[in-house]
Amino acid sequence: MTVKVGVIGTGWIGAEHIRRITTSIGGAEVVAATDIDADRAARAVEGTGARVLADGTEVIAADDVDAVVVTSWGPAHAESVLAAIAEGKPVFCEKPLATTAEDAQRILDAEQRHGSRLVQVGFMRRFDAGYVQMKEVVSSGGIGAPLMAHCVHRNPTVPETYHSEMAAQDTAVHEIDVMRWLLDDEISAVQVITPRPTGNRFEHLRDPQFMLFEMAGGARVDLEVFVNCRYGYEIGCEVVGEEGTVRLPEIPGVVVRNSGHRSTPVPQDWTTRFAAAFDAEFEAWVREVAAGTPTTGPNAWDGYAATVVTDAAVRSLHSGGVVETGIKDRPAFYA
Ligand SMILES: NC(=O)c1ccc[n+]([C@@H]2O[C@H](COP(=O)([O-])OP(=O)(O)OC[C@H]3O[C@@H](n4cnc5c(N)ncnc54)[C@H](O)[C@@H]3O)[C@@H](O)[C@H]2O)c1
Ligand SMILES: O[C@H]1[C@H](O)[C@@H](O)[C@H](O)[C@@H](O)[C@H]1O
Repeated sequence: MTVKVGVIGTGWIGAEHIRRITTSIGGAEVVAATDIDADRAARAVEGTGARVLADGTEVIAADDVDAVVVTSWGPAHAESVLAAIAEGKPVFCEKPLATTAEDAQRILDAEQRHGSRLVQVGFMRRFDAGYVQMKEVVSSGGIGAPLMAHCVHRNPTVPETYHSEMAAQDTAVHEIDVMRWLLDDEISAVQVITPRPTGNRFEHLRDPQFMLFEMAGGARVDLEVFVNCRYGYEIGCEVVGEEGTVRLPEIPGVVVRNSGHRSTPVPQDWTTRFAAAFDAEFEAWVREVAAGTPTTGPNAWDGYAATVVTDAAVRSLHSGGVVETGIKDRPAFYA
């Protein structure tokens, strides 16, 4: 079966995923797309045979759309995901699933009322070869009980529309998910600390930010979010256990020797750094949708759990204090 996909939001990553589905992976085709900028949608589907529809409601309701991809702005995600669930269609939603815990809770409630899992969240790092190897080491007891983790998340620059709360909601949300997954534990408290801001930022933005997370089991995680670091897109992660440590590998790249220097390139954005992970993520999603419903990828509970933490991080950004996430127990539906 070829899975027929409708895409809502055809900006940077929406267009990337349309290209990915059309040319990089098998088993799916894009048949419809929409964007509040209709010209952008038309450009994104050019040459694919897909049609442009007026809005997300039309895409979700279209008879020939088997499954929905949501790649609009974060605050618009929940509405589209809820509409897809109401239509009983599988939905892949880019992170974040929602920008408030209330919206994420509405999605959990709707999916449980529907009675089977329909939602996958775009936490593509779970499909990155380096993170997968780290997970195998931690889960097999290769470093003993995890005690601490050190993470770095750097972007060269961000647009003026990126605001201080997005450091948690849009950027740190990746580490929040990946640490829950690597350590197999929930995050119980968070604190955001703001060093002297870089001069290389738009005035309204607090950048960089340090985030400290406490896992329910007592392990601690520190994260540097620095989205105007200038030099490149860099992701670092090391987990320290009682018997050893495990760290993300360096990204392979040619070694250049010239002018008295030896150097290797640094990726400039997520498209190159995580290209293989995005392909693996979509291959798995399409395979599972074709077979029934998505069951093994990051689900609505993972989206909810991450949103509860980003909500707490936003409160801490404003207060400077330690904020409890207040995460509730995972429903059996998501066991
Ligand atoms: N997994 C990753 O690493 C990754 C990478 C980039 C972006 N993202 C996520 O993907 C989402 C989009 O990011 P982007 O960089 O492509 O942003 P973008 O601004 O380039 O694109 C978003 C698009 O959505 C459209 N849009 C907004 N609301 C809409 C609505 N209600 N209906 C239809 N279209 C709507 C906008 O017009 C825009 O074209 C964000 O949530 C972002 O966090 C994830
Ligand atoms: O939407 C993007 C994307 O998720 C990137 O992976 C992350 O590094 C950026 O900070 C974020 O703005």
